[in-house]
Amino acid sequence: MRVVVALGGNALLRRGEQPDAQVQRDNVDRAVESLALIAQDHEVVITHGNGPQVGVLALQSASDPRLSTPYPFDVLGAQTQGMIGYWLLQSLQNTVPHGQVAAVINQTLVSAADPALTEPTKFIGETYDRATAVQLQAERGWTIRQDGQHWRRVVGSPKPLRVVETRIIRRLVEAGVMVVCAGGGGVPVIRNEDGQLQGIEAVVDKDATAASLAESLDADALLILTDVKGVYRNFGTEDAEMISRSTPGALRRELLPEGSMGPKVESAAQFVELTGGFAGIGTLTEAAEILQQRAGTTVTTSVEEPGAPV
Ligand SMILES: Nc1ncnc2c1ncn2[C@@H]1O[C@H](COP(=O)(O)OP(=O)(O)O)[C@@H](O)[C@H]1O
Ligand SMILES: NC(=O)OP(=O)(O)O
Repeated sequence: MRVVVALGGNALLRRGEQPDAQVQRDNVDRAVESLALIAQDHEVVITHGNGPQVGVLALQSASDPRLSTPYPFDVLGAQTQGMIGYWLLQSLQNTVPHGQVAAVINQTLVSAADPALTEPTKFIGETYDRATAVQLQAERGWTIRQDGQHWRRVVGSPKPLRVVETRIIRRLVEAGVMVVCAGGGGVPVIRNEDGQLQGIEAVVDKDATAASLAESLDADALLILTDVKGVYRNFGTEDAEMISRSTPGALRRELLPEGSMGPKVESAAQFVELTGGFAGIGTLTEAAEILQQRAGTTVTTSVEEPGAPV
C-alpha cells in the first residue's frame, strides 16, 4: 500500500510544552517508532505540521532588533521544514537502518485571491489566557481566536491547490524512498503575473495539503496523526465518545471546530470521496493500528462491519 501520513505540529510540540529542541526530538522519536512499523511493509510519505513551531520562529524574528522587517511566513515555513524535516530524517535513518529517506523542502501553490488569506483561521504559536492574548493583539497587531480552553494567534491559511514538486516526490516514492515533504502544508506560493513562483504570508493547513498530495500520488490511505485517540462526539465533555467508523458525509455533519479537528475531518472526507481509499484519524503512537483500522476514527465511503478490512 502507498500511505500518506500527516503528523500534527501540536503533537510534535504539545500544548504547554517548552519549545526546546530536545522536547520536540523526543516527540519525533515517539512518532517514528510508530511509523517504522508501517514503513516495513508499505510505501510511506510523511508530511508534518508546523503551527506551534512557526509561531516560535515568528516571535524570535519579530524580537530581533537587527531586522528592519521580521521574516515573512513563507520563509519561516521553510525554516520549519528544515528543522522538523531534519529531526524526522535522522530519526527515521536511525530507526529504519536499511531504509532510504529524503526530506524535501517544497512549496504548495495557492490562489492569491483565496478569501482565507484575509480571514485568518490557522492557529500558530503557543496558547495564552484571554487577557494575555488580547494584550498581544493590541501590542503586535495579531488576530487571536479561542482554541479550546485557551487563546492563540491565527493567520491566513489558503486552500492548497497542488504541491509544486509532486512529480519529484512521486519519482522518489517509486524508487523506494521514504519521503518527508510538504511540511507545514508546504511553503505557500502563488504564480505572479509574470508566471514566477512567489512566496506569500500564510500558513497552509498540512492536513489539507496531505489530502491533496495523497490524491495526486494515488495513495491508498491517508493517516492523520495528532494528540487525541480519534474524533470525538461531545469532545471535552463528560459524554465524550470516540467515533470509530464513519463516512465523509456523516463525519462532516458532526460540525467540528475550525482550525483544529475541522480541517482534519474535511481532509479525510475529501480524500475518501475523491479516491475511494480510506483515511484514519488518531494518535501519533498508534499509526500501525490505525492503518489496520483497529484504532482511531476510520473514514470510508460506506460504514461496514466493525473491523472489516476495506
Ligand atoms: N471533536 C473533537 N475530537 C477530537 N479532538 C478535538 C475535537 N474538537 C477539537 N479537538 C481538538 O483538536 C486537537 C487536534 O487538532 P490540532 O491541535 O490542530 O492538531 P495537530 O497540530 O496535531 O494537527 C486536539 O488536541 C483536540 O484538542
Ligand atoms: N501547518 C499546519 O497545519 O500545522 P499544524 O498541524 O501544527 O496545525
